[in-house]
Amino acid sequence: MSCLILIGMMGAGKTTVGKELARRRKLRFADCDHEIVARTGVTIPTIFEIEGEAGFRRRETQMMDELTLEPDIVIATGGGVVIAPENRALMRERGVVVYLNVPPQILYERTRHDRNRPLLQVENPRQRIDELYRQRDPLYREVAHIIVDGGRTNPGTMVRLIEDALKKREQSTCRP
Ligand SMILES: Nc1ncnc2c1ncn2[C@@H]1O[C@H](COP(=O)(O)OP(=O)(O)OP(=O)(O)O)[C@@H](O)[C@H]1O
Ligand SMILES: O=C(O)C1=C[C@@H](O)[C@@H](O)[C@H](O)C1
Ligand SMILES: [Mg+2]
Repeated sequence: MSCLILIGMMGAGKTTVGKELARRRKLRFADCDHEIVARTGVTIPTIFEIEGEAGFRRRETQMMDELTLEPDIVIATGGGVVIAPENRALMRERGVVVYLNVPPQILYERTRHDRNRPLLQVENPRQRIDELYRQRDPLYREVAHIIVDGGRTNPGTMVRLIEDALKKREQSTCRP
């Protein structure tokens, strides 16, 4: 099969759910953020400090281009992967894209104590999450083949919802 790609906002659970999904389906798991950190040897906040967001986005596009060529892989993306049109085209073409849709208040509760997300190091992170959600939700929907609405659903149930949706997709005919 082609790669499975999880998209969604910071804190949506892409890394947590992706690892479990890969384990259950016996696929390799890769986290785009972690791969960038491993390659550069520095944290994401440090990349933002030195190269700015634009520098991080270039690295993200390069890494997504590499990861999506691997077969039998689950990829957890960074929350901003959908900003670049070339990333959206590449994901849509090469993978099955799953959008983990989680409401902003829950995203805030999950990310509020984590200093590793530079875009949330602002005076009002709750408002920032609302803004990012408003900008990005249409882009996630545009690129997704499958949308899973999360809310307070636990990671195990999220994995099962994704597997059910994948099964339905695999069973349906006329798929290119
Ligand atoms: N379904 C869930 N229910 C409760 N907590 C969750 C759930 N999914 C993830 N979490 C918790 O929320 C936090 C963020 O999860 P995770 O790092 O998987 O998000 P992410 O989508 O990968 O975020 P980022 O885009 O910043 O990498 C973690 O502490 C994780 O344990
Ligand atoms: O939502 C975003 O733009 C980001 C999310 C994280 O996964 C990292 O990719 C980085 O902190 C940027
Ligand atoms: Mg993650």
